[in-house]
Amino acid sequence: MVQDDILKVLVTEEEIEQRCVELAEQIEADYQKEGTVPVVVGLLKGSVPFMAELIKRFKFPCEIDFMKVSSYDGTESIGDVRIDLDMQISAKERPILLVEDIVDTGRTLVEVKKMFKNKGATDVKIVSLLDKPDRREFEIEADYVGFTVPNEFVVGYGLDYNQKYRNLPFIGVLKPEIYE
Ligand SMILES: O=P(O)(O)OC[C@H]1O[C@H](OP(=O)(O)OP(=O)(O)O)[C@H](O)[C@@H]1O
Ligand code: HPA
Ligand SMILES: [Mg+2]
Repeated sequence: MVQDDILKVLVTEEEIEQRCVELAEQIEADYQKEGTVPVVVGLLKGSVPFMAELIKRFKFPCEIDFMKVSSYDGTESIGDVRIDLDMQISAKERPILLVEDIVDTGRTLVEVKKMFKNKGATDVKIVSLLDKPDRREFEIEADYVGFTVPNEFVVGYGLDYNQKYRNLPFIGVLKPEIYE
């Protein structure tokens, strides 16, 4: 069982669900005030479980789309973001709500936000399930954050280690022997 590889649970499924209710209310209030219909864009693959949990609570009109970007080649930065899979809806003159699983060094979101501005998006907001501020190298803050986590490698609820553990329903830290 994948659960057996977990050293400790940092955020439970119930805590994530409850936080999604609060985040959805906050996001809804902001978009209702602006009177705009955002394109909610999930960054694959990590955002999928969080995005599903969040958007089903939105009562305002929105469109959804996905894209996959890489800002690393292995552990080496490729400088810019590379688009592996682009979205279908045009971002031109649209407000964008980016959905992420984690803001770590900040490299991915700095580049993606820049890219959306270049595409002519009118506004780019970010909602991230997790924030790991101790690792930040690039100046960026999400507009909405689920939970702040310590400087540990976390998995679950979309977050992977070598593509595994995304299906765990909670956020946890792996046992050290899994890395060895
Ligand atoms: O703030 P950063 O240092 O840029 O790190 C955060 C990004 O890294 C991970 O993506 P990954 O490339 O592993 O893709 P994945 O979502 O498919 O796991 C994570 O999902 C974020 O997108
Ligand atoms: O802590 C993390 N876990 C999984 N993927 C990640 N990508 C950046 N940080 C992390
Ligand atoms: Mg990953």
